[in-house]
Order: sequence, then C-alpha cells, then structure tokens
Amino acid sequence: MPGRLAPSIRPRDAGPLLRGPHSGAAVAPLAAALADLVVDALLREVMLTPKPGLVDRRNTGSHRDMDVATFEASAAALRPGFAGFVTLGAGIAPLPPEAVLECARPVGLACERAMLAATGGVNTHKGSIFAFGLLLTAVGRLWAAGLPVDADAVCDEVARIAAGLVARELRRPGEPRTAGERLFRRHGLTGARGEAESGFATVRYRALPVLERALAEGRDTDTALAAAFLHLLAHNADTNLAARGGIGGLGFARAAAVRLLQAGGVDAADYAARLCALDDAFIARNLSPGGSADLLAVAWTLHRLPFVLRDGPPARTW
Ligand SMILES: CC(C)(COP(=O)(O)OP(=O)(O)OC[C@H]1O[C@@H](n2cnc3c(N)ncnc32)[C@H](O)[C@@H]1O)[C@@H](O)C(=O)NCCC(=O)NCCS
Ligand SMILES: Nc1ncnc2c1ncn2[C@@H]1O[C@H](COP(=O)(O)OP(=O)(O)OP(=O)(O)O)[C@@H](O)[C@H]1O
Repeated sequence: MPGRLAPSIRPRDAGPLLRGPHSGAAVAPLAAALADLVVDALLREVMLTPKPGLVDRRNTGSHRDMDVATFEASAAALRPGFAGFVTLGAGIAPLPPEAVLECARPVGLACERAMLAATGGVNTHKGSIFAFGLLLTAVGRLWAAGLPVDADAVCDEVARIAAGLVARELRRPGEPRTAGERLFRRHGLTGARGEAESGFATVRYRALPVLERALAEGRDTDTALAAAFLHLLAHNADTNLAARGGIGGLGFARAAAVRLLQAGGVDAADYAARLCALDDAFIARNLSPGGSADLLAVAWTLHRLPFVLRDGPPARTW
C-alpha cells in the first residue's frame, strides 16, 4: 500500500488545540474545531460531483427523498452532536476501550434523532454518525491522554473501541433488525461495523493514501476526492449497494469502478463522460454507494485532522 504523506503532528508541536488537559487546556475549542471539520467533510462529500447513484450537484442519484439541501440541513443539525462526541471522549479517557461504545451510543442515537428531525425523517447520515461518533470519541480520548493525535493513532483507537462489535451485534441469535444485519446473515457482509472494527482499514490503506498522493501532486481537492472515492467504490463492501441491488448490485458497482481505474481513473481521457454514464447506470439499477460516501468524508477528516489540531478550525467554505 502506498505510504501516508500527511504530517504526523505530535503534542510537542504545541498547536493551539493540541495540548491536552495536562496543560490545563479545555476541550471545548477542540470539540468545536473538530465538529466544524466533520461538517466540512460531509458537505464536501455531498457537493463532490458527479458521484454514481448518490446525491450531488448533478442529481439526487438513486434517492427520491433527499437532495443537497437535505444533507446541508442534516450536517448543520449534527454539528453539536459531533462536538459532544469529542467532549465525551475526553471525559472518558481513563475508561478501557471496551467500555466506550456503551457511553457513545446514546450520543449517536441523539444524533440520529437530530438528523431525522432536520430532514423530515430521512436517513442522510446514519452511517456517518456511526463512523464519526467513533472517530471523534477516539480523538477526544487520545487528546485528553496527551497521546499523539494523527490518522494512524485515531484509526488504531477506533479499532480498540469497536473490537468485538461484529461478533456481538451481527453474530447474535434472533431476528435481524436492520439491512446490515440481514446482509451479514445472508452474505457475511460486515458493513459499517466491520469497517470500524478494522480501524477504518479501507480508508487508511486505500482511500487516504490516494487522496494525499493526489494532493501532494498538486491535484485540486475535488479531483483528489474523486480519485479516493473511486478506490473506495472498487474496494469497499458497501451494504447500501447490496441492500438495494443484492450481492450482484455490489459486484456490478465494484467491477465498474475497477474498470474505470484500469482506464486511468480521474486521468482517463473520457473520465467525466464515463462517470456520468456510471451515474445513469447506477440510477437505472437503484444503486447508491452510501457507505463509500461516508468513508470519503472520513478520509477527508483524517487527512485534515493534523492541520486543524495545529492551525485551528477550517474556514467555513459553505
Ligand atoms: C451501527 C449502525 C450504524 C449499523 O446500522 P446497520 O445495521 O444498518 O448497518 P450497515 O452496516 O448496513 O450500514 C449502516 C450505514 O453505514 C454505511 N455503510 C454501509 N456499508 C459500509 C461499509 N462497508 N463501510 C462503512 N460504512 C458503511 C451506510 O451509510 C449505511 O447506511 C446502527 O445499527 C447503529 O447502531 N446506530 C446507532 C448509532 C450508534 O451506534 N452510534 C455509535 C456512535 S460511537
Ligand atoms: N451523497 C450521498 N447520497 C446518498 N447517500 C449518502 C450520501 N452520502 C452518504 N450517504 C449515506 O448513505 C445512506 C443513505 O443510503 P440509503 O438511502 O440507501 O440508506 P437507507 O435510508 O437505509 O435506505 P432507504 O433509503 O432505501 O430506506 C445514509 O445513511 C448516508 O450515510
């Protein structure tokens, strides 16, 4: 796997947000800055255009119940909850990792309620709430413990927090209650839980190196995000795709992404036309790679994390 390129910024770098409580710094500025970062990541994701089957500025993809404005309203409603995860993590830093999920789940459920209230009952960010709940709680814990806070450290802490989640929630007896649980029973897909338990391995070893290499080569942000998204689409076992199109739908989407990557990806001669044609093909099949969209926002957040910790919150570009 290509190596990571972002700087690994450690407490000694003494950025305004980096010093933990041992220096008396309060967690609130950190929580606010990271909530801004995640909202920025969610809005960059939905604005990235075109994305096959997903809501973007070209169309609403395979969705009739949500558009860009729905995602903007949802992201704004989630900002307090995202800050709450960081504050929670800092407050429970002494707890062992296996005790964290139980503390975080009520915050996650409150976020889901805030999302549904802001969207009129539409699921815009359920997967993102789960992923970022883990990520932000992990950051709060590392920061409070005065430990290094970079992409690798955060992913390792997420893996520790989510350890055993698949066995506990997907292998349990009884009727499946969600698409994710049904897909595990039928096809062994572990979805958001498996990705979390792996420490966001698909992001860490696939999307993030592609994103950072493209940026280091001078590509603009949207091109770098598009390149990372293509790798996610090719490699991520996205249960949204399988829930909508069956295992065949997931295979169709991944094979199409692999073909586009083999043709040069974002540098393919007819890239834009091919991506729009793929968008139309996904819509015709009611396919939506929502999980990969969530992970794209996670990749952006992990990439920007060291910079936000050192330089403060991102400019609100929306
Ligand atoms: C854990 C949750 C999200 C699992 O939901 P579900 O059973 O539907 O799982 P499933 O894996 O199918 O997908 C949930 C969502 O995750 C995203 N997703 C799907 N596949 C993937 C994947 N491979 N990788 C990452 N995200 C994915 C999609 O957006 C999807 O809508 C949910 O059951 C839950 O517990 N929500 C409560 C909030 C919570 O737990 N918060 C914790 C904060 S730490
Ligand atoms: N730009 C995007 N467009 C659509 N979905 C996205 C986007 N970004 C992220 N997602 C993710 O995809 C999920 C929505 O996908 P989907 O609508 O298939 O899920 P669902 O609501 O469980 O299914 P259904 O709408 O069929 O009930 C959201 O939970 C969100 O996490």
